[in-house]
Amino acid sequence: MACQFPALTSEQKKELSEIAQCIVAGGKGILAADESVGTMGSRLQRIKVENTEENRRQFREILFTVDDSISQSIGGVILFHETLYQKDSQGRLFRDILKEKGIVVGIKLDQGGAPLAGTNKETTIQGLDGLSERCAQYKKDGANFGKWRAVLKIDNQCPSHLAIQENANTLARYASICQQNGLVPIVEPEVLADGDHDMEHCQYVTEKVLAAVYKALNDHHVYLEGTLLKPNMVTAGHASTKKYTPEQVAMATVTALYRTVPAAVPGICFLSGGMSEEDATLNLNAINLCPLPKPWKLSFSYGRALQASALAAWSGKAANKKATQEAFMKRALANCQAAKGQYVHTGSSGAASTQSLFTACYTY
Ligand SMILES: O=P(O)(O)OC[C@@]1(O)O[C@H](CO)[C@@H](O)[C@@H]1O
Repeated sequence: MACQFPALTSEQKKELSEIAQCIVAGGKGILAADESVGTMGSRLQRIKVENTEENRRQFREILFTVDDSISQSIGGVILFHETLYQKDSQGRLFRDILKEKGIVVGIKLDQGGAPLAGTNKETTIQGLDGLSERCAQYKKDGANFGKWRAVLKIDNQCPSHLAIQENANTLARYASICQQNGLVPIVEPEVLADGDHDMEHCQYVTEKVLAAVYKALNDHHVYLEGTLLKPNMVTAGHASTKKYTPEQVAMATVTALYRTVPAAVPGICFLSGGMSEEDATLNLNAINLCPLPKPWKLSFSYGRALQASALAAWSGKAANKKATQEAFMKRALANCQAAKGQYVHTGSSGAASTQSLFTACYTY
């Protein structure tokens, strides 16, 4: 029996599924440039640059004014509120620069964590109050997709049933509100890499989390064809002594996804979660070569793993613009190849690309 109270019209569904497909078409992925002011501060501190609005703007101007050919690798860029309204040095809005390149503009919508009392320091994510109004405004201001990051950790008694259910339900409520306002929701339930657990345990937890998320999305009548998933890859904890090859990571990751993510979802864009740039690319490549059924596009939505080399090359100096753009373009191209299973590691990566980008209990 068809739904008596349809959540979306067929025009709304068409628009949402076209946006989602466009972002991940032909090996394209997402640049997650949505670091909050605080997170950007820690990135800038590492290269000894002051965390001012102007310095954040300058770095992002360099990324967004890269050669137009970037649009062959990057289908979407997630912005932080401040960045959506910033301009380049010639007065052009960043969002217009991205649109002119054919890149879809996204906006970070979650507003940080709040403790879940009675748990082992677990959290839920805030930002549902007033979300519909914010989405409507962002849509008017040129955004076509949203992002909401929920964080789950592997630890003693974690993730708890409460944390899994609460975060799944909140993600689903967010996704529903986004779709009502014409924004494709990126659903991001991140299982953190903190801990010394092995990869098998991460797979078990990731499956439980994703199964709960897709049950909640269904309960909330979310139109899956108009969504994208942004999950962690299945890896061992950062402090684990066990090491796994990209092929093993790929097998565990695709198995977890195959068991839990409906084929109606057009794209799965992984977060990098503190992996080095090179590891994030090699794992994505192995995932796309994994000999299991893969009914979705398997791509990237990297923050750290797309920007670490570029940040290091920039170091706050305008004179380094060309080197910064080259470093960014190189990672974007590598990940686009990996999203098609065509990446060949040449062994000529710069030092920054092989450095772990892990930060304990990564919050923002
Ligand atoms: O794990 P990564 O690839 O660096 O970033 C993934 C991400 O969700 O987490 C960041 C939170 O700081 C966001 O900026 C970004 O979108």
